[in-house]
Amino acid sequence: MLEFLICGMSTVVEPILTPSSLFSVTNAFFYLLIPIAALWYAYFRMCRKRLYELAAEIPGPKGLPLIGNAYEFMGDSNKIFENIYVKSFEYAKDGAPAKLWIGPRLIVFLTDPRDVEIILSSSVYIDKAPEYRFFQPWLGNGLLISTGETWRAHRKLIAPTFHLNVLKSFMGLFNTNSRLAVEKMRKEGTKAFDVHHYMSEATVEILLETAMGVDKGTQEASGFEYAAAVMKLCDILHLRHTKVWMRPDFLFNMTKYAKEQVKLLDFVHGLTINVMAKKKAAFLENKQAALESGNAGDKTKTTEAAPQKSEPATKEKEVTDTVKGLSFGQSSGLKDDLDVDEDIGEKKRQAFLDLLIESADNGNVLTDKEVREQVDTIMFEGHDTTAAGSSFFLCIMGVRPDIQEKVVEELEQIFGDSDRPCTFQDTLEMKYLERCIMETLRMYPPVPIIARELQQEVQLKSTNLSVPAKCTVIIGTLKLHRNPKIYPNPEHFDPDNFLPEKTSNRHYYAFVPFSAGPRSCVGRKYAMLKLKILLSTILRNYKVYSDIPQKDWKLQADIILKRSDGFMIRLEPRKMKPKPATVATAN
Ligand code: HEM
Repeated sequence: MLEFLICGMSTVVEPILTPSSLFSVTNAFFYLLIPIAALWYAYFRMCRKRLYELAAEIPGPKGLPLIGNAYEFMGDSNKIFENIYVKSFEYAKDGAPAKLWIGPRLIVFLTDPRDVEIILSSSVYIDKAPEYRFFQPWLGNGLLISTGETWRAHRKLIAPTFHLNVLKSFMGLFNTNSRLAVEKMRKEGTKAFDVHHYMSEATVEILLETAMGVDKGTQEASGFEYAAAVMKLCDILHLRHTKVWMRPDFLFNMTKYAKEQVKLLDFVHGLTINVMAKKKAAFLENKQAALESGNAGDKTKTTEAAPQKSEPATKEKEVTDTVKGLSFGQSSGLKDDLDVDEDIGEKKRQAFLDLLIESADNGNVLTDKEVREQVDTIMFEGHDTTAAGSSFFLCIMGVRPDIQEKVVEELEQIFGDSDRPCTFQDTLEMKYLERCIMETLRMYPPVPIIARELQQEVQLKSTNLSVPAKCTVIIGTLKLHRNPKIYPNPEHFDPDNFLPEKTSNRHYYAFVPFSAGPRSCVGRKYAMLKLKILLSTILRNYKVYSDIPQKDWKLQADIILKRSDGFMIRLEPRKMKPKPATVATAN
């Protein structure tokens, strides 16, 4: 720029461009730049005066100028986890709020259920934190990151596709795919292996066949390849969350990670585009056939969620029971859009992608791009979370044979030595297994943090502190779930934490693995049902062992909580005992 200036003006101003005058032009430039920068900084601080005042009251480690506490995020993902988790105990004792600075960004951690309730139950604080923008190239404006009217409209459309009546129609597919996972694991014999690989593959394939309604065999990429690409994408996003210099797009785009991200996105989007194309072709074919037969109304509907053959006819009463059963001990009176059990009518009782394709058919409700973004969102949220949850569960069973034995006793009471598929009614009887799943989600919540951006100041309930507008609020589920005031002996795995008498006396927002309130997880009932079928099928077939004690597990700070040392287990084929003559409960 300076050279251009010099060359361009050379004939006119030649006499003044001696080396010493050049020096003075440069000097003048910097003399101007420094005051401008200082003025801008003063203005920036002034605008954020209130933020700094309120932040000063919140406990937290002292940061360095410019980078704040970004240095805490150095090292590998396990080191980062240890840094943040251990530090959080120094500052956020027994649920007190704590703060961190990442560069100029203020991050406030909330772990008291009363404060968590203020944020999660609100229909005002629904904006996702700016950190979610790194998901944009992948998930676009999908349900996870969208906000405002777009989010509201899409949530209203999508939530009914995870209604219990739809989920019941997936029973056969849940069973078949769970048995397939059991068969695939057989090749490991009795040696130790990382079970997360199998859980990711199974959860991707189950999603493809249920929510997406396509045959997994028709996909070019395997479920495992898709899951592996998603994991690498998450690693890159996580780098951008934790390394302050990777945050600006122009710097990130100069790194090798940007190129890697483009390749991974091509692959991941390739699968979703392929799924959509197949589904759309089937929809159009049906529509054409319906038009030809002059009966468009009935035939344009794609796979309606009708109960499958393996499932005995369900009575109305069961539906009500299951709403309770799969709502993970939710206190009565607290309902969200997934608990609404009104007569939703035939039309709405469609699986996820069927409904979206139909909605996009005339372009009024959704565009094709929006459908793809929702498919990408469900494919990600629906598989990685349950893969982590089921892997943690199996590792726990491996280190706690006493608990595993009780789960198996319950399964023997339900199934005996029969290898019949699991019915919907069976899942209602798996009370102890359900408690073990919930205790796993307490100790190892697959989504360890939920982040929102506040548009207005919030007065907390647990203290007299306020959280300023324009900061990132983080609900630390992992820390909240291990608060000794709420869970005595929180590092001990105890399914009895979820006995009805315990849950009814606990603050509802003290257990939020699926978040809660208007932005709660839309797939939580799907997840609980799938986990019960997958995990019971595995335990009916194998004894699980794990050689690494729970206290030595290395957790990794990531978008989805995982073990950085892998989910190593060993299996031994199991013979179930015949069903006892009198049915007792395992509680
Ligand atoms: C154990 C399994 C699961 C856990 C622990 C879990 C947890 C969560 C959490 C904590 C959130 C809130 C995230 C946030 O606000 O940042 C969420 C949102 C979401 N989850 Fe799940 N999830 C699970 C399974 C599923 C499944 C199976 C699906 C779909 C099939 C799904 C779809 C979604 C979607 C679409 C959202 C965004 C909802 C919205 O913002 O309106 N999740 N999940």
